[in-house]
Amino acid sequence: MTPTRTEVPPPRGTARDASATPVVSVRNLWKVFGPKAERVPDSEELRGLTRRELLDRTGCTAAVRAVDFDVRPGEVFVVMGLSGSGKSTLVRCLTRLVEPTAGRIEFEGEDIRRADRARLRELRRSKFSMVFQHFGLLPHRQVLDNVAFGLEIRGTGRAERTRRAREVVELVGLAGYEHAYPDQLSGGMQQRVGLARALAGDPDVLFFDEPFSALDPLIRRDMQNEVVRLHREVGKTMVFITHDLSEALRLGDRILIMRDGRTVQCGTGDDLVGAPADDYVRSFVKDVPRGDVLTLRRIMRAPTDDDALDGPELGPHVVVREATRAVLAAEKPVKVVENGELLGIVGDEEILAVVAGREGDG
Ligand SMILES: Nc1ncnc2c1ncn2[C@@H]1O[C@H](COP(=O)(O)OP(=O)(O)OP(=O)(O)O)[C@@H](O)[C@H]1O
Repeated sequence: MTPTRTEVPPPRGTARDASATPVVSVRNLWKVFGPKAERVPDSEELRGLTRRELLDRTGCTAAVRAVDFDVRPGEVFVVMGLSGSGKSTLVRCLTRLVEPTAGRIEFEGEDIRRADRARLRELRRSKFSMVFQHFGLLPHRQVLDNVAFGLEIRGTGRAERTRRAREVVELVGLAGYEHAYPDQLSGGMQQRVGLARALAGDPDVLFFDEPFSALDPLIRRDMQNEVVRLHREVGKTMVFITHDLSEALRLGDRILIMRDGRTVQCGTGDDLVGAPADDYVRSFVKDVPRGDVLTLRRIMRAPTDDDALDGPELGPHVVVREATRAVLAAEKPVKVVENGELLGIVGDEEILAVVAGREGDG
């Protein structure tokens, strides 16, 4: 897949508190499908094979290989990769919809791999929610009852679950459709019901498995904006799978890029575009409009004795596109300042280098 050139809004990757206890923490996670799968992560020799070699030698497919990452509280964490790269398997391991072969997964400090069935059921009912590509709505239930379904399973009384369902139906913009049936709604509206259902139980983490892939591009854009808005309003931690780079950049505070089961790079849009880890990532991001993603932190330089230091100030996470007017209009270089500390300066040269696609040269 070649990513198409799309207009990308400013990345959402303002630094969340990296020192906060992660909501989800994953270390050396493996998922191997096939006979005697456990021997693969245990064997140095097998670990070193490519996926193809491993399949030929052992009949096993290593869907997820030695993956590490943390999801920080309140962030939108995107897992991105082409078809077959292992993203669905990875995210399903987090809630143990797929049993991991090896590695450690903690949820709010709890070792998920040790959770028994009762505990897993409890976590899935009260802490995790999933939004799937194919909505998963119950056709014979009206919107309100679909949204309230999880609460019903949890044993919430009728009055309370109806109150809560109405609240989230309104939150996702479906007020007036409470009594419609799924087949009376468009795809985008059905996915709003899916979102409302996921939010109804007030989970700690929402997992999205390519939720908008089946929607046409305009509706898809609408739904992405909806997720951004909801995230701003409810501030939930979200783990979002996609194979679409512009979707990843639009939604993700940080993005983990997978290839053949492994992590290629994990970082903000600014990291991926400004410092791609390898040629694979470089080719992935080559058509992204750089000014929409790169931040002042990426393009700033150290001041010299000749630079005036009484220009206007901007924060390091401001994207170039948003800063362009201010920088070009200022008589003096813009100071990049965080918590009162001068990090660097940005002048016309640095901005124009981004516009010309040659920042970082020389
Ligand atoms: N149940 C299974 N048994 C055997 N192999 C599997 C199974 N599930 C997934 N795989 C293999 O694991 C690899 C990763 O699949 P996965 O579905 O996680 O990738 P993906 O990136 O989510 O792809 P897609 O976007 O197409 O869903 C693929 O090679 C797939 O064929």
